[in-house]
Amino acid sequence: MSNSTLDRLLSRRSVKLVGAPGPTEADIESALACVVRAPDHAKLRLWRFVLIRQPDIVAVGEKAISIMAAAGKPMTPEKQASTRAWLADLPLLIGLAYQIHHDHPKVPEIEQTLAMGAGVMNFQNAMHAMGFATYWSTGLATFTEDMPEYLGFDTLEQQFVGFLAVGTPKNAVVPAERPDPWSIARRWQAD
Ligand SMILES: Cc1cc2nc3c(=O)[nH]c(=O)nc-3n(C[C@H](O)[C@H](O)[C@H](O)COP(=O)(O)O)c2cc1C
Repeated sequence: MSNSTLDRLLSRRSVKLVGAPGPTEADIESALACVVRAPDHAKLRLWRFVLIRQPDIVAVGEKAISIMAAAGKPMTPEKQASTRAWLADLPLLIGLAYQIHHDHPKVPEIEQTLAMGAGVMNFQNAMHAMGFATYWSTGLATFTEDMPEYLGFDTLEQQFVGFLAVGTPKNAVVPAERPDPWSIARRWQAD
């Protein structure tokens, strides 16, 4: 059976090395519209995306390098060089966070984390459907207080979960190797 939506979902793979052209504001709005269609228990609307363009993307990279050095976990010179090379041509970087609903009576934080992941996945698939590639990274000093604060997140009320790089693949994209679909499922029946 031919189904173009399914074909798009099946051909998505993450691509780290991307460059121009990046998505337009209209493209981004379409992808954000897909984020707000992710499963959302109790209508928390917890997704918080921060859009970063050049030259601010380069500034984020320099900040990540300095944060890691100050934390006593400096990036090696090679890692610094590869980070700078990765970010230099990137047309769009997105800071990803969700609003934490502390002690919510119906939605424990694990569900909030899952809703965030579902929203980001919808964004990734939407970008793929528009011909762009994405790459979710929790590098760039994600799990520090300094990076989310630098991006304007409130670290007590918002959980930062990394960055999404978005653009056009620099190299030919070959299909990713994937497991047999049935290797991740089993049937269950009551006795
Ligand atoms: C929350 C999250 C964080 C990730 N962080 C990193 C990362 O810091 N570095 C990395 O190499 N891959 C990271 N990945 C994996 C890549 O985004 C990507 O999924 C992986 O390269 C496999 O590609 P695929 O999405 O086509 O299966 C992360 C994935 C997720 C879901």
